[in-house]
Amino acid sequence: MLRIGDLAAGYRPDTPVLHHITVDLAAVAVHTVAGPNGAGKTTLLHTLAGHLRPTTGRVLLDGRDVTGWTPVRAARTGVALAPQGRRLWPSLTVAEHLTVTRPPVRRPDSRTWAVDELLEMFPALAARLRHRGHQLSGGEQQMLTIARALRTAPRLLLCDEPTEGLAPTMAAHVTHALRDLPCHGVTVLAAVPHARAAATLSDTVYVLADGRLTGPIATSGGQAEQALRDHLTLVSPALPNPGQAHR
Ligand SMILES: Nc1ncnc2c1ncn2[C@@H]1O[C@H](COP(=O)(O)OP(=O)(O)OP(=O)(O)O)[C@@H](O)[C@H]1O
Repeated sequence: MLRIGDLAAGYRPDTPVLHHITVDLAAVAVHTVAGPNGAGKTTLLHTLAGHLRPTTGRVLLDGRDVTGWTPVRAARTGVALAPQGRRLWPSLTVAEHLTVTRPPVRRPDSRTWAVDELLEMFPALAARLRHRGHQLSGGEQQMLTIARALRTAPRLLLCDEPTEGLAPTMAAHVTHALRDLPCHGVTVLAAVPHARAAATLSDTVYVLADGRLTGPIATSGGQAEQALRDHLTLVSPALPNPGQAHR
């Protein structure tokens, strides 16, 4: 589905952020990339969405070379981004977000999403159709961000930290919706800050640390947490040594 070969990218030619990223995501599934702050997760997703041009390497989507495409061309080919920070349009209501975003005319192979289907997926939005983005809770904003991205009929949905900071019920709802997308032919690539977040979305995780990708690693059994332990700020704190607890 998505093949990345020896990809490097960054914001300045002399300081690459991503190094030799090579991965083959063959299955239509939810795939996760976990890494600490600054590891390069957003940079990777932005490069795949066409917001950043790779300095070397190739990106193939269903066998088609999409390396260095513009965001508009990437979107027309079936790549959508649900960005970190959501980037909702401040002057538009929920209903307007969903109606101004439309699928490309010529892509008969993609699953399209009617507004009603998206409101069924996220009923919380149905009660908020006339509200603007800033009037929504964090969870509702995240739902709208994903719904807006789905309106472009993606085959690949890139989600940057989709459940971070959400109330548990909202996070569970977003997770459920994302896990269901492969049934509709949509592959999800989600960037998450730690292995536990990855485990709610997928059985395996790729670990991104210092711009280098390893994996896939099973999310169960603690291997992924171990792989990240040196880099993460958000893993569970170590349990106190019982002998030291009451000193
Ligand atoms: N627009 C930018 N210009 C220059 N450097 C940037 C820019 N955006 C990110 N960086 C740098 O690129 C590196 C990777 O950042 P990136 O945001 O991709 O990491 P991340 O894993 O998504 O972290 P976070 O979870 O904090 O967003 C960091 O060193 C960051 O400072």
